[in-house]
Amino acid sequence: MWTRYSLERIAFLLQGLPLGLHRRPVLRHITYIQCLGWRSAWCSHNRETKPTACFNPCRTIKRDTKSSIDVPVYPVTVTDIKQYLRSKGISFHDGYSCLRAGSIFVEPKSQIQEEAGKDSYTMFIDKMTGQFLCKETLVEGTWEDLQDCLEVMQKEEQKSINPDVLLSYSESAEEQGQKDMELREVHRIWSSSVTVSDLLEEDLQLIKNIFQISKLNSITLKKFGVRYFKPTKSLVFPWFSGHDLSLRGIKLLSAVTKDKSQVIYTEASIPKLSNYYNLFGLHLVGRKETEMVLTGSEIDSMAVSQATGLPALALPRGVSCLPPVLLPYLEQFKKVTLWLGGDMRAWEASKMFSKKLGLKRCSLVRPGELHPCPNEALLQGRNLARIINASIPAAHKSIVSFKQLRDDVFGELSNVDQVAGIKWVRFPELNRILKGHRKGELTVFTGPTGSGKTTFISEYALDLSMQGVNTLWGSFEIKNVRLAKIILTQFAMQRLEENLEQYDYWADKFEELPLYFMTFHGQQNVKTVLDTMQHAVYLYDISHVIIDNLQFMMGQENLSVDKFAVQDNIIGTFRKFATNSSCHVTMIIHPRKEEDDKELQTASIFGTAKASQEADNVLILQEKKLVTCPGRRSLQVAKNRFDGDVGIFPLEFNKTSLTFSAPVRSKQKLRKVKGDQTENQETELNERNEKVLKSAKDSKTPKTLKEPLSEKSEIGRKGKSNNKEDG
Ligand SMILES: Nc1ncnc2c1ncn2[C@@H]1O[C@H](COP(=O)(O)OP(=O)(O)OP(=O)(O)O)[C@@H](O)[C@H]1O
Repeated sequence: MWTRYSLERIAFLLQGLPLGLHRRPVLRHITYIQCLGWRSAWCSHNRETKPTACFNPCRTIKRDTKSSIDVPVYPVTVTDIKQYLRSKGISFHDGYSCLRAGSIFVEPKSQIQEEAGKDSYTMFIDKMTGQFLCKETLVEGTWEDLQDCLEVMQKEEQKSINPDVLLSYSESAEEQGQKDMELREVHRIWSSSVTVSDLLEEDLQLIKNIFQISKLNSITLKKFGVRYFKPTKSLVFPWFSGHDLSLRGIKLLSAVTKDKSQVIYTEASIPKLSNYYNLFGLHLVGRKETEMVLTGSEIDSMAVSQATGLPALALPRGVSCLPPVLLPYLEQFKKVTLWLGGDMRAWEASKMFSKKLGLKRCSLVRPGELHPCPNEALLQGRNLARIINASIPAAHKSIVSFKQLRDDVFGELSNVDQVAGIKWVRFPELNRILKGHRKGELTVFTGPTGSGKTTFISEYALDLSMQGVNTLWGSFEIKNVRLAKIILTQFAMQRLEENLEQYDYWADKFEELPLYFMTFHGQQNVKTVLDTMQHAVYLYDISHVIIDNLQFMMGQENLSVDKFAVQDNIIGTFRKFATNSSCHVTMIIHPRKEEDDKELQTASIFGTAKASQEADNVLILQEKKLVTCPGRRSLQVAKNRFDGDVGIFPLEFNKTSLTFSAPVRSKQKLRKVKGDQTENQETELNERNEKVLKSAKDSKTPKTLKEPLSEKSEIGRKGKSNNKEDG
């Protein structure tokens, strides 16, 4: 494990991850010290009962890094929150994503300030989750925590709660030590970085050329506090606290020119990106500003600010997510223009994020040739203010005419490749038939018992998450630890049991993938699973959910009802979820009992025809039991609603790495001549990983030349029939 942010560590981070791969958010939990029995005896379970233990005002604030997802014990609605606040006599203002109330963590304001109304309200309560933030003291916590505090206040007849007494930020010594060490490193890098005004003119020009920011002037760079860190040749973007302007973190952006025409950008941050909650530019925004442009990168924000004079903020993790903890900082704006980039991924993200921000105040810049990302637009000499003025309202009407749709249709026609979705790096054959992985679709996956369905889907989903697809696993059959072990093995492409010294290296990289797991095991109630999925979509912008498998949701339903009807109902619910949440759902369904030697068909999926009718894609893992080749499997695409192409291609199982991805044949033959098999595997692994990383970078870097995934299949083909062929 890395213990300090050395230069090597930064270099590792810079080269280790592509842009857009993000990043486990931190869940902040406030928990009472358990031994007091306070929470369990009173607050969480029965709010009517009095505490059984004497209240000790000391609390621990635990900042856990979690990648597993629980539904809150008491899911709240905005109506619940409002009713509760009213019952406590707390006045509030109904905002876009949050309710605003006077903070209970600061002394009540003077009469004059109270009369200032909502402007003096500094406590923000998320309407979806009840999570709160006091902007004045930076105290934050869950809805349960806020209720606990209010109960205490009422009981003790206090007018406010002193955060220093009640909320001691007593993290473990290790956590505190880690934070202090990070902060020292932030300051060390910051103070050894050079301000733009201290750079020689020719150096500055060179840097501007490398980062393709030649149109950004020194005034803008200085205004945003950008510096240059020579040892890693990186631009340094600061994260200033909106509270007291202290430096909380930094992001380093490096650009490496490969060949002559290819620039690859990498970024790293301290604290690491999963804990980096900076809205770049926030410290420059005045309290009275009501309009703002939200961008996907720091450079884009500066471009907008320079060209239009409008306040511009950059999301810390680009288009990959809008963490709800940032929403309170965006409440003040009556108009938000989302200009997240120049491609379809940015467009999809802006539609998703505008739902969180409140559709009515959002307008979106539609990407296209005339509307590239802001920095590109500046480079091309376009009028950025005009582009922003031409942005379209996010709230759409229930009935539209073609006139309103024509630009959307044009967008789809002119970006065929991007509309087709994200391409798999490990399964070029799947790209050839399915064209890509698209949001909002439902994929049904089946295969014989024990044939490797979970193993295959793990790799299929891993491939996508390595390209920045925020993924949520619902594994009801096998425990999360075992599942994570399988996925990690596939990620490292080797048996880590035999290379334990490499565990930390791979685990560190794996930790950065946007992968989350539901904490369910065994039979589950559909509603609970759906609530969790909704919750995860809101918190982590999940765009791919895997359900392994459907049968685990049927046990709890009323058994007197026809089980096929129950299954149909569940499928219908997931279909609706996929469409409404713009989230791809991959659902494993067991086949009905067939004769062993028969291949499966769409009709072999357990239940009625509902599953295949509702599904956009039907995938079948075909198993042919050959004595000569017992591990041989094929993947059949039996339905593809996107463009109708179906086909089948062989998969070769590698028991060491648990992967199905087809080996690169021509290269393998070449390596066989060389003879060293271990070397071959390593080279292959490196090549694949490089390809994955490159592809993710490509999706974020407009100037990167894209390498087509051109391996042609011998077997898959066009047509709507269900032909089954085997490699
Ligand atoms: N092609 C293969 N050849 C041999 N073994 C395989 C193959 N694919 C997977 N396995 C192994 O078979 C075992 C079962 O795999 P897995 O759990 O993925 O199957 P499944 O189809 O999901 O099972 P179930 O029907 O119980 O849900 C695992 O140990 C896995 O490593």
